[in-house]
Amino acid sequence: MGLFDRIKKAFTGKDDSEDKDLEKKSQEESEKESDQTAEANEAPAAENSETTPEVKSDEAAQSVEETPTEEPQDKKPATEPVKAPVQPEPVSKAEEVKKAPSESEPTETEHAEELREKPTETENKSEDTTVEEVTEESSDNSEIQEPVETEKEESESTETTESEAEPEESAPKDDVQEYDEGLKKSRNSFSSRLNHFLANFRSVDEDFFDDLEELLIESDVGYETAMRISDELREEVKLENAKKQSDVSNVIVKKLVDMYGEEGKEEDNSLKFSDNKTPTVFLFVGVNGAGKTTTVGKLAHRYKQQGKKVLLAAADTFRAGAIEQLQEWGKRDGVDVQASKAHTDPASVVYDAVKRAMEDDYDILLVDTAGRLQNKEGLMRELEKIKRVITRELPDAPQEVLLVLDGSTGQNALSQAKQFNETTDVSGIVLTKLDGSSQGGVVLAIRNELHIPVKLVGLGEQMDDLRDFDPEKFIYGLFKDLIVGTSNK
Ligand SMILES: Nc1nc2c(ncn2[C@@H]2O[C@H](COP(=O)(O)OP(=O)(O)OP(=O)(O)O)[C@@H](O)[C@H]2O)c(=O)[nH]1
Repeated sequence: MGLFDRIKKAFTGKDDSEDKDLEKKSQEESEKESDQTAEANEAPAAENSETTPEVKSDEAAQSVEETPTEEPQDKKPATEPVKAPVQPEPVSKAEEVKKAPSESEPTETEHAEELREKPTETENKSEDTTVEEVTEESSDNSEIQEPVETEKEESESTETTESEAEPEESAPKDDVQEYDEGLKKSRNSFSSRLNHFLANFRSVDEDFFDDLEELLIESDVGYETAMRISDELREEVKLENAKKQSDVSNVIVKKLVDMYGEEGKEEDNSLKFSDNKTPTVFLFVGVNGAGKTTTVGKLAHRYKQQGKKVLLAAADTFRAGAIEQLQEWGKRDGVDVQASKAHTDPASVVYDAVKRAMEDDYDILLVDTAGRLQNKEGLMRELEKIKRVITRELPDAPQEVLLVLDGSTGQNALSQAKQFNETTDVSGIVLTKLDGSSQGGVVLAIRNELHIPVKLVGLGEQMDDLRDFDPEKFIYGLFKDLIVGTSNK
């Protein structure tokens, strides 16, 4: 199962194929229902001829023929004998829909299980969507109006069950909500571009693919990714026989998400730690203002909370105020900071910090470096020197060289990553400022084109606004509306 279907299943309890099966099943059941209704109507009408005036039975029978599924609800007094045999059907189907997610859970990944537990709101929305989708279908074909009623009943039934579980909504924000809120701008930006693009959709021709490539590039998914998507779509669109806007949209998003899932199969997004008693060292690199110092501060807070002994090294001796900024974070987090005077050789600060970390049994040393422009060779060499100093003292360190990128810069972040990666062995990426940014699509380009794992994401300026990167939650946050089709933006 591709990432698209996994995410869809995790949040709605069903994937695309199941959606189609469910629609088909729903249609069949509704047809069966109307048969049963008609049969049942004939018998009780005759039995109850004493209590039910003849004219009414006729009306009911006639009405069943015309609008079978509305009959049980709208004509309750006259159709009571009719309704009895029909009633169990929608109830059991509603249960089936409700049960679907939990039945699938044992086969889901741990992530998906976690994800499933999350937003009850989302589930509601996704059920609503099923109604919308079916409604849309039914407007094309009057024969499939019946499922609309059935789905509505399911939806109502689901809402009732979930409103009973309402206390969950007042629980503290979880990761899914954080990603959801943090990526709202990116999501809305991509959705509105795609919707605008599809609004002008007439047919899948060369102009369509040109425009699509432009749209994807503007959405920061990267040039190569845009070209690949466009090429593969030529085939997919034909195969899937996409005629309607919704089909085309679905194929585009499915392709983007599945390609992202496929490219990340070998990717390890977790941070690496020392596997012996020596301190773990993380080295932070990146251009000015990307968020290095802030990320160091946030991470120090996390590890301090976990009971670890944390040391920070103020190796940004270049920018005025950088040492003080780190010392401020040290105070806030209650952790020690190794610092020297401004303009001291940063490598000597790092040397002192490594010695201290080893001698005083620190668990973690986080090294903040000066912002350097990736095209300035001198600064790059300085970074190499810092790395050498660390490795000479601790051969397994640094366990991570984390490139901090300002996620709100989109394509620029991608080109920085490319250049840094050429000169430094970057082991992972920290993508900051994704809150309030509309450039989340760059995550796709980073994976598809660079294959450097994103390990952390910054979703705000506060201590707690740093998350381990979770690709599935991220992709859900980025494409939620287009994957599960909710109207929640
Ligand atoms: N909204 C938001 N702001 C962030 C995030 N991370 C960092 N910032 C802000 O970005 C600005 C720059 O952050 P710094 O940590 O000083 O950046 P730096 O890379 O250390 O910069 P130099 O020291 O100049 O190299 C600060 O105002 C931070 O508060 C984030 O995830 N979200």
